Order: sequence, then C-alpha cells, then structure tokens
Amino acid sequence: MMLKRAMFRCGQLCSRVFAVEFDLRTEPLYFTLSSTPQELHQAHQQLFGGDEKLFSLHVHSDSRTEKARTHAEIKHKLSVALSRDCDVFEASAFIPDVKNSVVKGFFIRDKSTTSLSEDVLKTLQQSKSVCVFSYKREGQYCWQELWSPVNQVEESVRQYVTPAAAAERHPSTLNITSSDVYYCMNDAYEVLRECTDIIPESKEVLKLVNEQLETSRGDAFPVIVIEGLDATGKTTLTEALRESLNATLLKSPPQCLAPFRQRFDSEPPLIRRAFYALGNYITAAHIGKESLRAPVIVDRYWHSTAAYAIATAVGGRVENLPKPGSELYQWPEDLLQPNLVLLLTVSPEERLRRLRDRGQDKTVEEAELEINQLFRLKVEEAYKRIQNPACIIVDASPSPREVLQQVEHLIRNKCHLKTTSSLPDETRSHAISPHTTRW
Ligand SMILES: Nc1ncnc2c1ncn2[C@@H]1O[C@H](COP(=O)(O)OP(=O)(O)O)[C@@H](O)[C@H]1O
Ligand SMILES: Cc1cn([C@H]2C[C@H](O)[C@@H](COP(=O)(O)OP(=O)(O)O)O2)c(=O)[nH]c1=O
Repeated sequence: MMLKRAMFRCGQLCSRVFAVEFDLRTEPLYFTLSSTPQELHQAHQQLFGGDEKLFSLHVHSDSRTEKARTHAEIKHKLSVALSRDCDVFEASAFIPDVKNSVVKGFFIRDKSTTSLSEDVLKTLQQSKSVCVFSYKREGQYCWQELWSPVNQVEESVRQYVTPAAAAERHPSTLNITSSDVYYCMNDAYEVLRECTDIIPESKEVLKLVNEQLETSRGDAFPVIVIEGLDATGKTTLTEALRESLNATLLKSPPQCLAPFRQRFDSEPPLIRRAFYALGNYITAAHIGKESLRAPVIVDRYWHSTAAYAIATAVGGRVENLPKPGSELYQWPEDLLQPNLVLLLTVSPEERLRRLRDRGQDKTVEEAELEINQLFRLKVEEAYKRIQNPACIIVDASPSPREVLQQVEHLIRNKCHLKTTSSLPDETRSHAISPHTTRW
C-alpha cells in the first residue's frame, strides 16, 4: 500500500523536468526521463558520469504547511546527518512555465563507501511526503529508479536521464506567488490560519491584524519609505528625518509584532513570509492614521518583504531572478502605497565597515558576507525591480549629514515638501503642511 502510494507520487514526478543546482555559478542541470537510453552531455557527465552513489529526494504533500515544514526538516537533517563525503544540491521537479508545479527536493552525491547516506534516506523515506530516487549507470547511460533500501521494487521501470534544454524561467520562480510573496492580505492571512494548531502564536498575530485593519487615507501628509540592506544607514537617516520633517517614524514589521518575530523567523518561508506580509498591513493601518497628522517615515516596508522573500526563494545566481517587468515585482493591490520609496545603497566594503563599527564580530560578519554575497546581490537587484511604486536609489556612502541633505532634496522635489533641519537657521520654519492634491 505504502509502496503503491509512493509509486503513484513518483509517477507524477517522472513526467516533469528535473533541475539540479549543481553549480551555483551556472544555470542548473536540467533533465527529463525517457524509457530509451539517452547519451549524456558533457555538463551532465559531471554529475552523472562518476562512480559516486546518487540519490534525489522530493517532498510532496497536499498540505502546503506540512510540505513546507517537511522540506525544512529534511534540509536540516541532511545538513547535520550526512558525512563530509556527501554533497547536497537543491533540486526540483517542475512543468516548464506552469505556476505552482514545482516539487522541491534535494540531490545527493555520496562519494563515501559507507552506508550512512542510505541509513539517513531510509529514515527520511518513512515520511509519507517523501519520495526517493536512486541513479544507476551503465556505460554511457544513467537511469533513475524509485529507491528502496530493501530492493523490493521489481515493478520499477528504468527511466533514463535525458539532458533537457534550459527552462526560460528558473523553476524557483514558478512557486513564488502565495508561497513566498503574498499579493493580497487574505493569502497571507490564510497561511497563518492554517498554522494555528502547530504555531499557537499565529492566533495572536491574526488577532492583532483583525484589530488594526487598514483605515483609509484621504488627502494626507506624505509617506516616505526608506529601504536598504542591513547597515546601509536606515536607522540613522530615518531618525534624522523624523527631526527635520517633524514626522512620525514607523517600521515594518511593527513594534506590536516584535514578540513573535523570532518564532516566525525559525519557520519555513511559506509561514515566515506570511508573517512579514501581515506586518505590512498592520503598519499600513498605522500609516493611514498617522499620516492624517504629520508626514510619515517608514523604516522598511513592502520592498523589503518582497525583495528578501524573492532573493531567498530563488536559488543560485542573480540571473535566476524573475526578469524585470515580471508580475512578481508588482505591489499588492490592497496595500497602502507610500508617496516615495528611497533605496539606500553603499558598496559591500562600506557596508562591512559599518557593520563592524556597529560592533558586529569581524570574522563572523566577514564569513557571512562572503557566503551571502550572492544573496545580497539578489536582494538589492529585486529591490530595484519592484514596481508601482519603484524605488529611487540614493547613494548612502557620504556622511550622515550629506545623505540627509540629499534625501531632503529628493523629498522636496518629489513630495513638494519643505524640510527644515539642514537649511540655514534663519530659513527654518515649520513649513510642512498636508497636501491638497492627490499624491
Ligand atoms: N552616512 C553614514 N556614514 C557613515 N556611517 C554611517 C552612516 N549612516 C550610518 N552609519 C553608521 O553605520 C552603522 C549602520 O547604520 P544604521 O543606521 O544602524 O543602519 P540600518 O538601520 O540600515 O541597519 C551605524 O553604526 C551608523 O552609525
Ligand atoms: C521588513 C522585513 C525585514 N526582513 C528582514 C530583512 C533583514 O535581514 C531583517 C532586519 O530587519 P530590521 O527590523 O530592519 O532589523 P534591524 O533593525 O536590526 O536592521 O529582517 C524580511 O525578511 N522581511 C521583511 O518584510
């Protein structure tokens, strides 16, 4: 029974294209399966041509929360339980251009002569959501079969690995909508509602959302969002702007969600990103109220939520990101829009200096920067591709005072707002007023 179910699931997988993130600097290795032997290309030989043991493992479930949590659990187990002789690559099985068709998983290359990887896979395979394949070679060819630790899979058919053309859209971009980025409040709300049994804090977060549903914003004071990677100077600038504009300072996620943040940060992206998305709607409600009284400065908002989510979801290199203009960079229809979004940018070296000045451990931070170099590049690129409203790039490498002046200048031009602090004393006045025209 168990085997039948596994075979059914694997059968569904076999009609897909497989992608293995074999080398993060290049595009994935793509292959399909065929009942007749197929010669491997040189690129595929690198993975399938040696004499290492090869396995792939995919996580399948009708429940999205169960699927996300099982995937995260397996990722963790593979990273701690396998020996150093094993390479683990991100892998997926998908139908090209079909949204939500991706079944995520891992590809394992075991160079050892021990049976450790088989033992680990045996335990993992006990989960009804996990499907394991092994890969065997014969001369030029390599075939995939449903893996069983006791070799009882007589019915299993040999499916030959067949090199496939690169997919136009990187597979990781197919499942982003409503799994990593939420384009309306309800989608994010539903995910947390599905989690209330396993994560009791979800109830409290949903309660806060219900209490603070967005109030409408009429002709109000301007709303200016400051975005950027960690240590680009957002806190420094937003504090200065609060002074100079006599503004209210808000942030996303809002203070009321701070007690839950750590809990949700330890959850897989599906749940963690829903939490951050809801944070924006609470902040939006605060913006709606506060902008009736004064200009509002927001430290991170939707751009951060979407850019970090997309950069985490998209494996490998920057080229794998959704192309500029993709619908994945659209602003959610039901989320209050700011008047201006400014993206602070500094060179990686300057960022490192600022992180250090802030007291972060030098070696830990350097190692992190190195490992996450690709991630940072992807976040920054995603920031720049988000539309309606798009962000304006601000070079944040000069002194805090110069950055403030530059930003004040932009605000004056774009929001028709007079600012006071960095002007000469005699010209200072409380010159900020609400707008009579629509922003
Ligand atoms: N324009 C600037 N020039 C030099 N150092 C800066 C500048 N802006 C901020 N810093 C310093 O860099 C560090 C990070 O700034 P911070 O405002 O906390 O960044 P963020 O809020 O984006 O993480 C702090 O130590 C801060 O004093
Ligand atoms: C607002 C937001 C932040 N983040 C991430 C980005 C940063 O790595 C991290 C920092 O958040 P932040 O609250 O700005 O912390 P700090 O004040 O210490 O800089 O949270 C998201 O992943 N999604 C979001 O929606």
